[in-house]
Amino acid sequence: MREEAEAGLALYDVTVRHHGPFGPVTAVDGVSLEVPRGTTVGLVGESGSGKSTLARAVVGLDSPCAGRITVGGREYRGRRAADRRRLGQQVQLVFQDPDTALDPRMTVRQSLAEAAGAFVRLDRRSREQRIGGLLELVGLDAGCADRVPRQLSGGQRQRVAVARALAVDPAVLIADEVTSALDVSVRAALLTTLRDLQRRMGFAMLFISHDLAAVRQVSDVVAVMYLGRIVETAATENLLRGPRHPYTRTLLSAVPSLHAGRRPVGEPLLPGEVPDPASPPTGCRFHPRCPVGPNRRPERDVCAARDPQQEAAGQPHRAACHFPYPADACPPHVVSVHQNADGDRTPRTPGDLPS
Ligand SMILES: Nc1ncnc2c1ncn2[C@@H]1O[C@H](COP(=O)(O)OP(=O)(O)OP(=O)(O)O)[C@@H](O)[C@H]1O
Repeated sequence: MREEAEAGLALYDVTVRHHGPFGPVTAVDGVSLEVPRGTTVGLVGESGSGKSTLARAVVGLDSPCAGRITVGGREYRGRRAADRRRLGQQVQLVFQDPDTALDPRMTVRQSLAEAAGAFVRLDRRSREQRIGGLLELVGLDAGCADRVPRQLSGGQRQRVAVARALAVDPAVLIADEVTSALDVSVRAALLTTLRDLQRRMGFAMLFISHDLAAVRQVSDVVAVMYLGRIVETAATENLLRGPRHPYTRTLLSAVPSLHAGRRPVGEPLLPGEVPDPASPPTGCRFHPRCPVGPNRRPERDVCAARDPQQEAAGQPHRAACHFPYPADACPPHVVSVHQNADGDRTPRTPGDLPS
């Protein structure tokens, strides 16, 4: 692909390290990923796998210690204000909690005017037009403009946060758990709006979520993270119907939610201890927990000794595993999630997945 990943988002071998109280933690370790304009990559993985750190690195909040990130075809390395401003025009981040993006004392009009005016000077009339256009874009009626956040519902507040992010017409939008605080029907409507906006505006979207049904609704491609690495990448349906990496298979069998909060406290999502990211296992990082690894199949000792690399770029379905499943093999235990009209989540076998 290249052309700097068709002017959306591209990461090449990016590593980000945090310096915590117990020493350095490599939260993102040599990640490469491409999100061309007009497409969405869904990023999934257990809590602590490094998804948010990766997002923060893209928007310049965390600094990679190695690798390259390009946004809208350009690399932004400098810490200078002008560089940050240019990066801010190209990439925007929307979080789970819209209240972090919205000033409780500002009306929606003021909030959008501030966002729209942050990078370009607009006269009063153009600004009003821009605000009206933004409200319409995210499906809010003009009456919302004079309200403050507490006078809006959670879904409306999230739409205002999206409108603020899109006010600068970014090349890349990062949505980090944007729907997890919303009711099922509000969530579905917001996802539809995001997809629709993407079609109209053409931004690249990195969609981070614990909710596989949401990921499935908006993503063209899904990337799976484990302990700072991307272990599998494929077109959404291929990945959900026929995961090749044992981690992805185990993860999908743990649906409906990957959210730590939905489990009893202290109980890991997958069997086995979650390794400490400050000192990851040797070889394949998943091998101590792998259901088909050396703990179960001693002849697979290579998994504990050698780090598996992702299969070559350009392959449509890539897994970083010494013994990946064939692309079309679909294990009977893997289930996916279908949300019915009442919002119930019904586990189904892959053959039952609605198209
Ligand atoms: N500021 C920080 N200082 C030290 N360690 C950090 C910091 N932020 C994150 N980490 C560690 O980096 C690793 C990755 O965390 P990160 O929040 O990126 O994961 P995540 O996949 O986004 O998790 P979640 O889904 O719970 O948001 C974790 O081990 C976390 O404890």
